[in-house]
Amino acid sequence: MNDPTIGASPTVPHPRTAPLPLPPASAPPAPEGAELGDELTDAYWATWDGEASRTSMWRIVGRLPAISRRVLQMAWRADARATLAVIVLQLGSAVMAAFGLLASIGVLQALFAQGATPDRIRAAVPSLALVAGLLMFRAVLDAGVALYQARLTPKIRRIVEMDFLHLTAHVRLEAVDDANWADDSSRANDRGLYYARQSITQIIELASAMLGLIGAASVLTVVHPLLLPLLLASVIPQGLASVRSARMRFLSQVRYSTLQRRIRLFTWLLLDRTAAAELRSSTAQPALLGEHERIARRIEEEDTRLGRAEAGTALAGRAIGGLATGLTYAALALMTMAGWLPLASGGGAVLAIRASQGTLTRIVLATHYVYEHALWVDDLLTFLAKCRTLLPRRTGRSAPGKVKTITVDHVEYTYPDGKKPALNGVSMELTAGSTVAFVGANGSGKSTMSKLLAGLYEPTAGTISWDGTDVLELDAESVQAQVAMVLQDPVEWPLSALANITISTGTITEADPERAHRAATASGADRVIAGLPQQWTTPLSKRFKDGEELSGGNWAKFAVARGLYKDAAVLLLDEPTASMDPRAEHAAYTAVLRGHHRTDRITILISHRLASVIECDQIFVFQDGRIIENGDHTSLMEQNGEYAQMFTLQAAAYQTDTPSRKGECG
Ligand SMILES: Nc1ncnc2c1ncn2[C@@H]1O[C@H](COP(=O)(O)OP(=O)(O)OP(=O)(O)O)[C@@H](O)[C@H]1O
Repeated sequence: MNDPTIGASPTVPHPRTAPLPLPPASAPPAPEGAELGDELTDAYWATWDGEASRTSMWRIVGRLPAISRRVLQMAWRADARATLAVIVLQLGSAVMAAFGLLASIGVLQALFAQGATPDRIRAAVPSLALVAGLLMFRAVLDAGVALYQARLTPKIRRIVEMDFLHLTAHVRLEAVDDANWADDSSRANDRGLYYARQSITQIIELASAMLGLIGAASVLTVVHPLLLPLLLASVIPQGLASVRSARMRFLSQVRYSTLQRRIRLFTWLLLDRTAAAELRSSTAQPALLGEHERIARRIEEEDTRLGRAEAGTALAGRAIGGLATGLTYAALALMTMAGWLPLASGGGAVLAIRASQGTLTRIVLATHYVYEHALWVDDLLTFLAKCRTLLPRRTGRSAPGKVKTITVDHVEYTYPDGKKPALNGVSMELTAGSTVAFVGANGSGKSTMSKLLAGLYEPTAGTISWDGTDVLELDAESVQAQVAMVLQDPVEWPLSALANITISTGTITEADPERAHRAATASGADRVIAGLPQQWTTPLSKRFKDGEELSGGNWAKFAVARGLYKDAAVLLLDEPTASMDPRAEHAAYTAVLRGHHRTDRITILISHRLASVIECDQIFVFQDGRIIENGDHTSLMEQNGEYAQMFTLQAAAYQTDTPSRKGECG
């Protein structure tokens, strides 16, 4: 290398920010004194969190019909026949229950009538037979409800889950970047999906209990109209207690999901294979176990606090309810003694009261569950609705399969939770057939620029145009389809070797054999595949039988092969060879920059190893979200600016005769 600057004493660039103060001697791993869940309350994505627990009970009860309607719509969508069958059978069962009660009163009336005992028993037989018949028929109808319900609930689960996964997998990348996304999606995944399935069961139970009550209440009203308000007074306190505990539980769950996410993170760090070696060599187990225990204790406290509060509320409700029940029976006794009610009707009233009490308790419980589950279903539906607003833009116009020029004009980009712009007025022109490099310090904006070019983010200001068309006029996913990205930390897909290459074109089952072979050969993955027991079809994960684990460098070869297989108009490589050995790196660069070079492709390389960008037609030097220099290697070296300094610094590390480096090792 004839560059005059090589070998000169390298200078480290001066820091551009204010000097960093010393760190504190100790720092809590997470906000220590903060109230549980506080960190969620101000979150952009979670402004509605806990809203339901702050809403009045009447408003929530008022929302129940709408939520029931939504759940029934879900059920209808899942299986209209089963939904209809459940409704009809349920109605039939309730009618049978009401007739059963009437028939039971008929039995009592026959038994308490005047006359000889055998005659009274004989007179009661038809009503007894009717009671038995109705009971059996009701059992058959209830079995039918259970059968159709068993068919319905898994379908609802599948449909809602597919909706959830479809939306979450498609929302714009910046939504996923949002710090609250994980909380919201895990709450929807863990609870919302579960309760969406549960709520149909509870709504059926509520409807059944309500229909039962209407039947029993009609009988009670026939016996004496005063008995109904007395009965209601005995169960309302219990109902209020249930509603109160449901509200407490919901609020607690919102806090819980933050803690659960945090504790899962520590569980994962303690269990995960990829962290295992570093965990041990850092002897970090006690520190992580300590943090795990700290969170576990907070979960334990939250559980205990909630359990205690619920028990207290339930006790108060039942004490008042018991008192009211006693009063109801006393009133019934007085009415019978005063002769307002014949003895047979009094006996019938006790039966009706018992039945109504049981039914009312079911209603209270079912309302409690429907209400609690509805909050979670609402939570899930709100999340899904939000996801729908975050889907990639659709304009009805697709990106072309080829592009001659990409023009980046004064582009700015600030991450949703970013304090300052990650890109601040970047302009460049990229032409088909050229190879371009982005270089610069960590955090200077290179990866952000590449994600904007890949259509994963939209500029906050400025434009990116493809042959004069602003990309915002094109369907976002069609732009993404024309850009192949090889990322810094490629995904190690636990799929077959072949699927690890074809997935870049959106398939894990179909392949173009010739193209796959070419891409594997160019990236160096061919030799890795040749050494696998089942070659192309070997699963690349130890989680599967006969699965194989690859080294970091070999995974990187697959990532490059994926990028090449996509054969897109733009190929973006973000530090693709950092973990490859020198020969593999050389081969990959040769393939990408020369051998496998589609003449109409724009190839963009992000690299900290400046030796690999020498051949690029254009090099853009990033600093603090701006481009401070650009040109080819020779012109940048002549400028003797940032690039030349960085290059010289790296090159010096390879100069064995540099006096300053002599004797540094050992
Ligand atoms: N998902 C994100 N959310 C918020 N800020 C981000 C995100 N990704 C990057 N940033 C910030 O944007 C700025 C630019 O980051 P970027 O990853 O583009 O830099 P880079 O030049 O590629 O760095 P490196 O060389 O370390 O890969 C940095 O300040 C970084 O902290």
